[in-house]
Amino acid sequence: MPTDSPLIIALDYASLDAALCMADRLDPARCRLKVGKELFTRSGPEVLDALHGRGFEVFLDLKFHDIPNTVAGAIQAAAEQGVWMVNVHASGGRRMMEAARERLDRQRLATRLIAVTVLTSMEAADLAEVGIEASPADQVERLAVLARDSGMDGVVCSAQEASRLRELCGSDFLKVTPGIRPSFAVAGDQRRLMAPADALAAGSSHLVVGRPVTQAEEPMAALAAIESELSGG
Ligand SMILES: O=C(O)c1cc(=O)[nH]c(=O)n1[C@@H]1O[C@H](COP(=O)(O)O)[C@@H](O)[C@H]1O
Repeated sequence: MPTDSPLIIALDYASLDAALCMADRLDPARCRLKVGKELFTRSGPEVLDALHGRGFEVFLDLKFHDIPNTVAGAIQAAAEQGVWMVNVHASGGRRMMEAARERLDRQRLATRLIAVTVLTSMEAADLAEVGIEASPADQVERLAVLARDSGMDGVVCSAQEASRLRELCGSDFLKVTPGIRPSFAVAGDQRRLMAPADALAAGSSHLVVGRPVTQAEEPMAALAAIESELSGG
């Protein structure tokens, strides 16, 4: 049974063993899991089989960004592993996103395909340094509309932009929001942050949480505390 929890726990670990150790303490009825660049680069697709075998739906977060043909092939390869969600960078542009969409449709692969807008670790000064004078909020809007028009199922953005994107792109357009910091957690390298309950109220469809759970002394207690914040406890 797929979970209806909005929580996606980021398994940012340097080994398959460490990741599976954490997965074994989590419950597929209470969260999905995200496999990112570090873990996938070390473990390869084996981690996906192991997590699927434990009943988890997996977001494979490799943030593809390349020429259209290359990204379409990578997205097909990811989807054929049976993952629930994959992502690309919206800044790869319309033709890249359309190629990825077209490939999934042609192969009848139901994996959700979303696009990263502006990383939650970035603020205005970081954008200015790479030549983008727009504010993070304006740049997210621009890329989200482009992503929607290019056939994406949703975007990765910060929860700070979720309510505006709900107006622009509707409630069905997924808003997957990292940079979630429950009351007990520190910001770390994240810059555009929000608390879990505020993020859901703002229109986030899914909340990506990593270190506040995985680095907690008691990860299960941290997960339960987030669930309690979500239910207004
Ligand atoms: O695509 C992502 O998942 C992502 C996009 C983004 O803009 N910001 C962001 O933090 N992430 C990921 O979300 C997770 C956040 O982890 P914590 O900061 O530890 O909660 C990490 O795995 C990041 O790679």
